[in-house]
Amino acid sequence: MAVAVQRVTVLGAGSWGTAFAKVLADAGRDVTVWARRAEIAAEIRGEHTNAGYLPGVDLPPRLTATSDPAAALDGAEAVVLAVPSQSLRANLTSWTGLLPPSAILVSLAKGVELGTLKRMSEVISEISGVPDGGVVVVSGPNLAKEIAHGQPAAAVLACADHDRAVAVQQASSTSYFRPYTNTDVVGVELGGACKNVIALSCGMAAGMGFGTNTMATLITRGLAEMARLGTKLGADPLTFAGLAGLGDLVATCSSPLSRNRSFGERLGRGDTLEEAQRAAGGQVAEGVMSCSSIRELASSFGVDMPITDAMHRVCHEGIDPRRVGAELLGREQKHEWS
Ligand SMILES: NC(=O)C1=CN([C@@H]2O[C@H](COP(=O)(O)OP(=O)(O)OC[C@H]3O[C@@H](n4cnc5c(N)ncnc54)[C@H](OP(=O)(O)O)[C@@H]3O)[C@@H](O)[C@H]2O)C=CC1
Ligand SMILES: O=C(CO)COP(=O)(O)O
Repeated sequence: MAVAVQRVTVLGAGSWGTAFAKVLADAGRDVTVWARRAEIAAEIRGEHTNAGYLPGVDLPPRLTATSDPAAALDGAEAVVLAVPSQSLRANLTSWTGLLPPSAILVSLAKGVELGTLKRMSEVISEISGVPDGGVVVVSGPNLAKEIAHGQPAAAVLACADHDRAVAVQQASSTSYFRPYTNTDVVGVELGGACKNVIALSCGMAAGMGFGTNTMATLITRGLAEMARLGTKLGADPLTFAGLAGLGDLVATCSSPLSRNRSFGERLGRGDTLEEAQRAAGGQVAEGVMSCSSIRELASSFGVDMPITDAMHRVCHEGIDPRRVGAELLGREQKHEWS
């Protein structure tokens, strides 16, 4: 039976960490956010805003914040990890001694670690000792700003231990946020990581002036390549037709709120990687790193992911987006599902 979760700590006070903390508080939970910068913690506590990340959003007064991880984690029944993927290992390592042993660990991060090629829940399991599959993974079409404004959305909470997913489902259900459970951790996590790379490609296409047919082609072929990788790694193919696959692809690839799409759009308009990074203002576009780790993961399993490969070539080999676009179209002709 699922345990009732009342006291939740969110580690990370960026866009999604803060918006998800608001969801939990709106669902009646006692929520403490850890912010890396003391001034952000003070703003959340005192002004009930986090204007740098979520301008125009009023946070519930019951949501509090601190920059002291020990204070944030004291008594937590669930701990939500809301830092960028490539920083998760270092951050979590610094918090391990502070994690309450029975707390449910929840991951918001959408990425694959460079070097180890591990999914985020695998990194969390390795460091925390929670068995593989025991971390609850949150994914789906969840643009933080829309959710922070109370616009309706759904998500998937994936965990091999169904009771843990239900506990987080109960703690995060509100009138505007509808979480579903799933046991396919591999599929849900890979969907979230891979769609960021496809969103980069859609942004790039938009930046080059291409329209809806091009977007739809990239979304659909992106779905095909993420499903190819996922099923090879043991995921349920149906997961990719759900919120963590198609749902998140549609949201991220089509919204100007997406950091990945915006990043790609700048590259498509001719900005350099450094210019696009500056314009992102320190916020994370996970696909820029994950295109390399996912490409390597796919290659180690003999899976063909041409769009991901193209994004790696643009972001890390300096190849012109027009050239990779032409190369994608000029590939050997094949059957749609081969
Ligand atoms: N934003 C969204 O709409 C959604 C995001 N996600 C995923 O959630 C995860 C977190 O995203 P999000 O909250 O949006 O990210 P942001 O870039 O908005 O915020 C990152 C947060 O992590 C903190 N942080 C701690 N250590 C580091 C570090 N080493 N490098 C950078 N930041 C650090 C930042 O602190 P500081 O402020 O001091 O930099 C900030 O509080 C990502 O994996 C993302 O893909 C998933 C769904 C929706
Ligand atoms: O994951 C997201 C929406 O579900 C957010 O996408 P971006 O990181 O591209 O903003």
